[in-house]
Amino acid sequence: MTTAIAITGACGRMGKMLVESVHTNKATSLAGALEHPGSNLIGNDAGEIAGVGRIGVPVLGDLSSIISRTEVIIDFSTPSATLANAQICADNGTPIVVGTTGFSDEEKQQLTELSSKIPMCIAANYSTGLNISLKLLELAAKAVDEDVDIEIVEAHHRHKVDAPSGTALAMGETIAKARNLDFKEFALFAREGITGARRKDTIGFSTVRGGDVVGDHTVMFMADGERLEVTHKASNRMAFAHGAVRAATWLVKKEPGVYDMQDVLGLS
Ligand SMILES: NC(=O)C1=CN([C@@H]2O[C@H](COP(=O)(O)OP(=O)(O)OC[C@H]3O[C@@H](n4cnc5c(N)ncnc54)[C@H](OP(=O)(O)O)[C@@H]3O)[C@@H](O)[C@H]2O)C=CC1
Ligand SMILES: O=C(O)C1=N[C@H](C(=O)O)C[C@H](O)C1
Repeated sequence: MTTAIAITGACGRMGKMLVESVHTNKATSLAGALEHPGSNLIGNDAGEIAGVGRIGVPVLGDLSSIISRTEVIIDFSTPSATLANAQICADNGTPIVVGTTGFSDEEKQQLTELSSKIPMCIAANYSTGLNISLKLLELAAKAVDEDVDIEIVEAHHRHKVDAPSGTALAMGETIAKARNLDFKEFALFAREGITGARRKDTIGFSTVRGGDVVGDHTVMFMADGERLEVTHKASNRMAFAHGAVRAATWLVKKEPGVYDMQDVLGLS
């Protein structure tokens, strides 16, 4: 038996990778491919759009029309689309894997409220390497000197619409938690002009956007006399897609609640 997965945002950069990953994985089958109802790609074959040839799955504009034959949804789209799709999943008891980033605090709250009805996996980054790096960051954040300076630098392609990346924020939150700091108080997202000397315990963020960079993240722990850097570089979106599909097959057996990729990988 294969796990029947539907992909929302199926014609996007990640959606195409997810269609390919689900289609080529022997343990999964593509139950549906969704775009927003106004998309001019509705009716096209999802496999042809993903570049894997005709697979007989048309791109549709209404998730409700295929949800009854779907065991789990994978959604990498936009915050408002993900929230609407998660509501449909909650109404139908269908688990959802969320890859979308850029949610406001209020949107995050609305999303997690729906998890009382369905299993939901939410992660800013589904790659295995990045999730291992979160464990390394936790270790480093606890072990380095109290007065170390911590900076996070991320780079992404020119089309990315949210900043800092969800992954950079997750890295900062992991570090703040390990050092018993309030992330909202100590995160510093911009510097310009006469900023004054660096404030102790700040976690600084720098954002680079350009070209076709898939996703680079570096965390620097800077002390007097030495610097530790933890870097992850994604060179192909398939690293995220395979991780999300793995999360989907894991999630279908779970109770309602919020999970993340650390849970899927047994790292939590
Ligand atoms: N967690 C992770 O591992 C990763 C997360 N991401 C995140 O995933 C998200 C998508 O990234 P990416 O693929 O690059 O972005 P794209 O813009 O390429 O893809 C988003 C897709 O969603 C579609 N869409 C918009 N509204 C709806 C809707 N209501 N229903 C269905 N589809 C809709 C868009 O259509 P249209 O273009 O016509 O509006 C588009 O095809 C981002 O938030 C990104 O940060 C990305 C990579 C990895
Ligand atoms: O938009 C992207 O491309 C990516 N988004 C995610 C994020 O915001 O962290 C993950 C990955 O870095 C690629």
